[in-house]
Amino acid sequence: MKASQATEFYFQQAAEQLGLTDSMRKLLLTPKREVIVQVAFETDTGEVQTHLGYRVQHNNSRGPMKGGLRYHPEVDIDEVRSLASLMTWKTAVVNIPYGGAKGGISVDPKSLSRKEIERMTRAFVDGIHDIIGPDTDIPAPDMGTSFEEMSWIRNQWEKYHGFNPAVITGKPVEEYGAKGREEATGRGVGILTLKSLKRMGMRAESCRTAIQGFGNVGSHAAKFLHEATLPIVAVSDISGCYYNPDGLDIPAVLRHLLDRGSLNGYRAAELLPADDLLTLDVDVLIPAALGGVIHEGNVDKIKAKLIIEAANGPTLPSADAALREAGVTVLPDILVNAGGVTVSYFEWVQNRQHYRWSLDRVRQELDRTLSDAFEQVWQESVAREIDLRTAAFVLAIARVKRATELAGLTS
Ligand SMILES: NC(=O)C1=CN([C@@H]2O[C@H](COP(=O)(O)OP(=O)(O)OC[C@H]3O[C@@H](n4cnc5c(N)ncnc54)[C@H](OP(=O)(O)O)[C@@H]3O)[C@@H](O)[C@H]2O)C=CC1
Ligand SMILES: O=C(O)CCC(=O)C(=O)O
Repeated sequence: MKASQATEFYFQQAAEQLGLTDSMRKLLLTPKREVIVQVAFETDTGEVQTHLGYRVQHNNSRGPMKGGLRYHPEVDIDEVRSLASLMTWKTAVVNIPYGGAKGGISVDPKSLSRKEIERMTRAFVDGIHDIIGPDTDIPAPDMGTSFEEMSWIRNQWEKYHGFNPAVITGKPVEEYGAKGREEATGRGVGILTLKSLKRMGMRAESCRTAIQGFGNVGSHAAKFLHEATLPIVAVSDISGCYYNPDGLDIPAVLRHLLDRGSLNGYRAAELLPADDLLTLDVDVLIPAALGGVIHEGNVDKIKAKLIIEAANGPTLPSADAALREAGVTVLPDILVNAGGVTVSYFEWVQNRQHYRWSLDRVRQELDRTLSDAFEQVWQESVAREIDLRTAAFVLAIARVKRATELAGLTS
């Protein structure tokens, strides 16, 4: 099974629990709208490059659609469709008033200069500006994009529609962004890791942890967990896996990332092939990069007792079943990485009220939102005697179904 088919598989598992009819399943699975646009721009050397840009709007029964934009060579319609649906269940599980969407461009951003990325981003907005907006569909960062792209998107969209920073979240703090959005996904991953360990009766300071991916999510999760005294023994990016069984000096690794833009060249650790990170002898494994990385081919070698899914869709269904049988606890993506969209919601609220929250307030509300959702998912899992992923999907689907019915099924 491809990573892009996993969301539907997990949906069906939970739909079974809820006794959903076939027609309700089809309604909840079918995206509202899918758009594919040409994204053409001039390179620095005067040639024209053309790529495909995608936006899938999955569901809006609980509010405007919401979800990030990914710039990555593997982006295609199947991946975006699956990630858009995941956003619907994610916003529902943390109970924020949004639906789900996702988008992206099938491109390797590392092959482009910043100026080329800016021209490409503006061309993408030219193609999708009339289907996004503060009350309809609000994009945000995901893999390969950050606050800078969000700033260009806002600027280009406002050329068509006038001032309205709530059209996009994850903006620079100086330009209507929220304090704490950049760290939010990783911080949420950290908060939920600590909660899970406590629930499992494991002492944080003796839980050896490995984090795959050291971008926005992985690096902020590492910082938070290091400060919470968890020994982070391995981190990785495309350049390899950096391992120290006694615990990495995370502030030094973060400084290296800031100076060099990647882990490449970090010397105070043993360098292993990137994929080795997943099967190291650790207590906690945090995949925070691509989807589909835990599969039939490596699941038997995984030694962690707790997997915290910081990436979207890191575990394929066959591996998920094997982990369950092996007694490994898996905290699912739709809960674990929901800190990002939660603080995006806080940013949107601030933009709409022309008001600014302090970093303390953002952090407190983030903690409260994630803690409530964690408790609800854990209780649902205990009450129904089901795994945490199915419990999270059950909660989310029930909320979306209820909103759909209240509005009138085909409204
Ligand atoms: N940003 C956000 O707010 C949110 C992100 N997510 C999810 O979290 C995940 C990470 O996103 P984000 O941190 O924003 O992305 P970034 O683009 O900031 O970072 C991605 C990281 O993953 C690394 N990576 C890519 N491929 C591999 C690989 N094969 N092995 C090891 N490392 C790899 C990259 O390495 P390199 O730099 O060397 O390419 C980079 O360190 C994605 O699944 C995303 O959908 C979920 C919710 C919100
Ligand atoms: O912040 C957001 O709106 C969405 C982030 C995102 O794409 C995700 O949670 O996967």
